[in-house]
Amino acid sequence: MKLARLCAAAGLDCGGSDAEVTGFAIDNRKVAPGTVFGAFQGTQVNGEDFIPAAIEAGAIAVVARPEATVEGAVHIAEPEPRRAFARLASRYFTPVPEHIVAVTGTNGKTSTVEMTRQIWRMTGERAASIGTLGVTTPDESVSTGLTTPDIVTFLSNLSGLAREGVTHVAYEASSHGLSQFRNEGIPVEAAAFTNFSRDHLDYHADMEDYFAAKMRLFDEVVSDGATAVVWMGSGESGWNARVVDHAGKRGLTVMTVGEQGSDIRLTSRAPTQLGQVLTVEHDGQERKITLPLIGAYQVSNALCAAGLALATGTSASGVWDAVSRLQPVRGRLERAVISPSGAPVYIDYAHTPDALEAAIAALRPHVTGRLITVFGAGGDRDHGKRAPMGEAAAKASDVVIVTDDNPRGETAADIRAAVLEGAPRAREIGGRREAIKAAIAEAGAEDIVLVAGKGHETGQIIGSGENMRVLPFDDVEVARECAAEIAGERA
Ligand SMILES: CC(=O)N[C@H]1[C@@H](OP(=O)(O)OP(=O)(O)OC[C@H]2O[C@@H](n3ccc(=O)[nH]c3=O)[C@H](O)[C@@H]2O)O[C@H](CO)[C@@H](O)[C@@H]1O[C@H](C)C(=O)N[C@@H](C)C(=O)N[C@H](CCC(=O)O)C(=O)O
Ligand SMILES: Nc1ncnc2c1ncn2[C@@H]1O[C@H](COP(=O)(O)OP(=O)(O)OP(=O)(O)O)[C@@H](O)[C@H]1O
Ligand SMILES: N[C@H](CCC[C@H](N)C(=O)O)C(=O)O
Ligand SMILES: [Mg+2]
Repeated sequence: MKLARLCAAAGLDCGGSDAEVTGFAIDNRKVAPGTVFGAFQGTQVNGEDFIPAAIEAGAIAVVARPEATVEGAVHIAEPEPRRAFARLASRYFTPVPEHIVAVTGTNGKTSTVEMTRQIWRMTGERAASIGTLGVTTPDESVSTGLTTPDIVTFLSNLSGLAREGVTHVAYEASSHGLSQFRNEGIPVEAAAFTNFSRDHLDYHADMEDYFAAKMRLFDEVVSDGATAVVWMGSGESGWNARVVDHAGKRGLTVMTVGEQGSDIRLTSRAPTQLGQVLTVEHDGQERKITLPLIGAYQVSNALCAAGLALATGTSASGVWDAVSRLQPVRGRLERAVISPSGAPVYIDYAHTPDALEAAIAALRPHVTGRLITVFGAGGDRDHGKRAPMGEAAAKASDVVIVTDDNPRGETAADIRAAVLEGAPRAREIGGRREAIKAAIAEAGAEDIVLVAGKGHETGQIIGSGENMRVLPFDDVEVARECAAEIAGERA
């Protein structure tokens, strides 16, 4: 495809160059002859420093700020080069699946995109999801390493999925992804907002800045006339109402969901041993739905997923039938094993104060004895969330064990100390395996063990930069191994 044609379609100036475009890259090491290179200022390095190397490798055009120096290739000069690059690349990676929806919010994105994909699949569509768990298609699941992949990976995946016949895609729009324009230029038919609470304040200046990043989804990314599915629970903070305002100002169709929702209203929720029975009002009809998952938080995600599927034209009967057949999401309240004494051990991905509170609240109705919570906080991430995570765990658990969770470039003991500030009576066991084993060994028949923070992850990240190592570590497997060891030791 000719550069001039792509530029014209994207409304960009490339001086009428008739060079042939063969691909796009944001990393000079991935440039081949005919590539358009995006040179962006990053958090670690300035991508503009790699422009000469990119041109040397065959880049025919560079999208960069006007003040950048580009010699030997077309300079597509834009004050916001990431946005312009996305616009241009999205004209190249076509076609994309017909129905694309996005999910944002602090917690619940992965669960919601997974459930949306499941609902579509159960109603006969060829569906995929893109997010923390990778790119999941009807045939396979492949990790991208990020929740919202970089723009080139994202767009090339979308067009690849369309070529495979996938018609429906749900993707996670993380705040990093939104602020770095990693998902742009494609028609997004609907977007959901789950909830908003503290996270990522190492990257965003404050909560307003973090919220503004998320609002780009509704203000700019979704298509004109798209549907905004907004969770409206019983005790919502003001953030969700502000999302409704953003959507209204943009002229979107607003669908509110939850106890205070007006489009999908949750009127009752009764936990059972293996799930919960919901009463939901939708389109003038009251329905009783058996959700085969535990936890109030999964109800929010399931109903947001239902809203997204409805917004893409899936029939109401198909959607509600599918909700009653949803499968658990990997690492989200996943029951790994029953301890030798009979205590269930759950693995959950809670890594914010709000998520820990939600995960503990999910298990509380099922505990007759003690709730034993094992968790830690990630290194090189928001320091300010650590003590509040400690507080959230201490407030609602009977026993708390603070351990390690991806210390990355930090000293693990310092991270634990910061968490312990919020949970002074908690026990401290650095090694995650030892901590899990201690919790399982201590649990009695009436107790429940919650191991939070790593969910589906399969490694413990230690060190950073050149010294980074990922040691194999899967909470589900480790919990099973520990339970077997304890059983063996007791035999
Ligand atoms: C803070 C952050 O979001 N960083 C991501 C971002 O980096 P950046 O733009 O700051 O890049 P940089 O490393 O400073 O480099 C600047 C530019 O130079 C280019 N470069 C760099 C080196 C080189 O030799 N040649 C070259 O061309 C880079 O490709 C980049 O375009 O873009 C990079 C390329 O896509 C990502 O790999 C990188 O993710 C890092 C590894 C990361 O850990 N990100 C996490 C925090 C993240 O994005 N998480 C979110 C949310 C998680 C959640 O809660 O779900 C996610 O969506 O996953
Ligand atoms: N609707 C919700 N409300 C509150 N907490 C939730 C909700 N959904 C999930 N959680 C909590 O957050 C954890 C992560 O859930 P999930 O992976 O679906 O979120 P996410 O937004 O994709 O997270 P990430 O930002 O890491 O990608 C869960 O394991 C659970 O503890
Ligand atoms: N995507 C999130 C997940 C964090 C999970 C937790 N295990 C950690 O390492 O902090 C992040 O990168 O902040
Ligand atoms: Mg996620």
